[in-house]
Amino acid sequence: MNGTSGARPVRVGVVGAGAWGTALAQALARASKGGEVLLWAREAALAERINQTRVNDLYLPGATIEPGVRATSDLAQLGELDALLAVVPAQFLASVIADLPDRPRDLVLCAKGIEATSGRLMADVAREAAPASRLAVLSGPTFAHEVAAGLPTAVTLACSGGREQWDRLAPTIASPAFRPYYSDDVIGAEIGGAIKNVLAIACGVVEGLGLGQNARAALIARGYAEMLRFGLARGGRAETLSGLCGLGDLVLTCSSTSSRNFSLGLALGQGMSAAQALSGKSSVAEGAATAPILADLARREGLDMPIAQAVARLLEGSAPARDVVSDILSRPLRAEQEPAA
Ligand SMILES: NC(=O)C1=CN([C@@H]2O[C@H](COP(=O)(O)OP(=O)(O)OC[C@H]3O[C@@H](n4cnc5c(N)ncnc54)[C@H](O)[C@@H]3O)[C@@H](O)[C@H]2O)C=CC1
Ligand SMILES: O=C(CO)COP(=O)(O)O
Repeated sequence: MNGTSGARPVRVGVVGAGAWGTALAQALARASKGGEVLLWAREAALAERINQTRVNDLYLPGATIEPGVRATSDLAQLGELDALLAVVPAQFLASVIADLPDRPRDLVLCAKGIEATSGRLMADVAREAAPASRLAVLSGPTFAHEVAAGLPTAVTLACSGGREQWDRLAPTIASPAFRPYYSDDVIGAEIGGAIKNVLAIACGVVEGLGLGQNARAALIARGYAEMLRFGLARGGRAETLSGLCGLGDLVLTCSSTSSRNFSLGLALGQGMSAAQALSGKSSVAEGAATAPILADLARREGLDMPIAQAVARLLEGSAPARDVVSDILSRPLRAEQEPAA
């Protein structure tokens, strides 16, 4: 049991025991002050080890898992809970959610990506796979190891069900070190998280090529302009993208080797191929799957997104990093601000 919604406690679980799912289970256990949080791991042996050793040695080895977290590899056990946080990588959300019985529940989407095969954002995927669910998006500057250690941060919790859903979810999720902020802009929240991963790869490339801190700051600002362009075209709001789930997370992941996406870019900038940089990794760098589909969507929708296009080109391996950057730098000069619509 966890949190309260009026008189009745909200029973909550986490679907996906990667680094972020595990850290979120920690945050929920702390918010519940003694209640149980069920954590679904795809790997049965991992679920057993988490329960026995209180460590997720595969995805988050540095953290000691709160006593209130119980791991299981049986997804059906989560089927009856009132609220689920979906934390499997974006490319697997549809298949995992489809295995849950469809019934009315709060489903909080925590993956940051676009489905590569369809171009769908996470809420579109979940709407089809779990039509009875009430959807929300949780996103912000949140390195898993810091959240698991109880270090403070703040996130956007965008609720499709407005304040009524927020009133149910916020007490279940919030603690002094994990502060959700209310929004009803689901589209803006999911786009911020998906696009910042692609921009973090670009910033890693700049670092790998040794282009300097000025270049990185310029890239963050121009990357943010691309995030805004895509977000506004999809009906997201500028104030959402300037908040925790957009600019906040962009600044975090574009400036730290703790980011898997930044580290992937760093390797590309240092001359590694994408295949080399990604091979043998059990952890996910979502930007690698999101960049090609984002570039494709932007092209189809007539949106100017040169940084996203450049990351997609680099990942496909058709040109070395230095040439891709040189192409970006020789584009025609333009006004910094978008013309008013
Ligand atoms: N790690 C972090 O600091 C944060 C991650 N996120 C997002 O959370 C999502 C999950 O990332 P992490 O927990 O970091 O993952 P991770 O990289 O730690 O672990 C990979 C996850 O993918 C799962 N997986 C692999 N193959 C699968 C399959 N065929 N079907 C279903 N699941 C499969 C594994 O079981 C594991 O849970 C991503 O969208 C990521 O962008 C968001 C905020 C912070
Ligand atoms: O989303 C994150 C922090 O907010 C984690 O970023 P990476 O997936 O690049 O490690």
